[in-house]
Amino acid sequence: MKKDIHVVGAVIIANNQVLYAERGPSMELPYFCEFPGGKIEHGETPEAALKREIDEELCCQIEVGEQIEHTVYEYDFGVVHLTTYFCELLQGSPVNTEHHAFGWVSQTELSDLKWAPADIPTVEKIESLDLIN
Ligand SMILES: Nc1nc2c([nH]c(=O)n2[C@H]2C[C@H](O)[C@@H](COP(=O)(O)OP(=O)(O)OP(=O)(O)O)O2)c(=O)[nH]1
Repeated sequence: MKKDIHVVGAVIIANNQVLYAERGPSMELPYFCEFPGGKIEHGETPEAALKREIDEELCCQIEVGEQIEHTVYEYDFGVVHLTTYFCELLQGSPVNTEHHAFGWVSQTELSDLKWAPADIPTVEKIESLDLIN
């Protein structure tokens, strides 16, 4: 049986743009885009995991808001259970410490990126909301 991997992703919106991160060549899902975040550690709440991951990966602090989506996607390496949340930057601006690249896109440009399959429902939901001008 494939292993279950519980992951949280942050949809950080600032100045009407959404932050995306591109995975590196030596990672699983090379060059796919994702929402910054990572695996929930034992005993951690999803919100605490997301704050920790964003602090580690992007060196900034966030407030975690409403849940956007919960997706279960079976990859060849395991079954990812991805929960995404709207997040706001509280302190600092994102610094890329782990990804191949990251950047900001408008709501309408989101679907131009090559998203990890587990992220598609979140992307579609963000696109359908009247979030950003
Ligand atoms: N962070 C993140 N991971 C995602 C997303 N979509 C998606 O399929 N994944 C997958 C990729 C990875 O297989 C897994 C998350 O693992 P990771 O390597 O980013 O997590 P981590 O930072 O805790 O990793 P590590 O400590 O084990 O190195 O979930 C997403 O939007 N964000």
